[in-house]
Amino acid sequence: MTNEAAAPRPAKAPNANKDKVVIRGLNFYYGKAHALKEVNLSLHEGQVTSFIGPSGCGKSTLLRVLNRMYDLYPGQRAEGEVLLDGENVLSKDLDLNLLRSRVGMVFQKPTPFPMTIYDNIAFGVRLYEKLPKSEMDARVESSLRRSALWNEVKDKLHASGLSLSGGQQQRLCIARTVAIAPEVILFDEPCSALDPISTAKIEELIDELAGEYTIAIVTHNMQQAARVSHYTAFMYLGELVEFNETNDIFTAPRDKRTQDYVTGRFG
Ligand SMILES: Nc1ncnc2c1ncn2[C@@H]1O[C@H](COP(=O)(O)OP(=O)(O)OP(=O)(O)O)[C@@H](O)[C@H]1O
Repeated sequence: MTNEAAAPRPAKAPNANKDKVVIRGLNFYYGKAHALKEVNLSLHEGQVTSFIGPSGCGKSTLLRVLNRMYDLYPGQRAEGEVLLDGENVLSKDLDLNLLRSRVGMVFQKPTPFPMTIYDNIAFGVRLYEKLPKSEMDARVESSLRRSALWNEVKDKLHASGLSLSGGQQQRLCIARTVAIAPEVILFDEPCSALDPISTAKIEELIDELAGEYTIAIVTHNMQQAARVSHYTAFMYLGELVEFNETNDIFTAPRDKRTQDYVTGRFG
């Protein structure tokens, strides 16, 4: 992989969208280790924001704060504010099930459940809604269509999700996320376990999902960040160094560290 950025696309209607997620004064700790330091940043509604930076800079940690994933682990804690449509998701009173239905997540490795393709999608929907069979069938179909997987699986909906290829499994995981109709989707290095053709499909899909969903993606692939995102955040040692329209981050970075990173001088 080269660190030279592909020609970034211009951000769609920059700043025309409202802030869907506003992060203010965010600090995060793994026990005593201070992993995120005073991060301030907004995710614009319907736009794709990439998080880039060298290994260990806190990209995944930041993503995991947005849906309170860290709550599952004792000793991990966040301080500050993460406002989703104005509501602080770090608040102790927040309904976590509701939060996770509004903020979906797709992981680095495809993680289908050991059940049929159909049930991989229906399972999550059933946690939140009681649908008659015909409506559930329609939901499964529309989610698979939305994830560009329907044509490949429509004749084997009752085969195991694990029988699919890696790229198909990742699209199934995206379908599973989309089926719950979240408002925000977090992608944590969604292509790092995939071949180039599957990667291209996922990138196309992210492009199609933008607009309808607010998307945050962690990626090590600079060209991918340039291709898929409207905004890019560069992180270093737990700090947000620079956040701007993708085009500016790659062609006119303001901070020397960003410049060194995007030109491949370190990382
Ligand atoms: N479970 C954990 N316990 C303790 N420290 C952790 C834990 N997970 C991550 N860290 C530390 O927090 C910091 C940020 O890690 P994080 O995984 O967010 O970085 P990253 O930018 O996503 O890295 P990578 O690109 O390698 O995935 C690192 O110093 C890491 O060692």
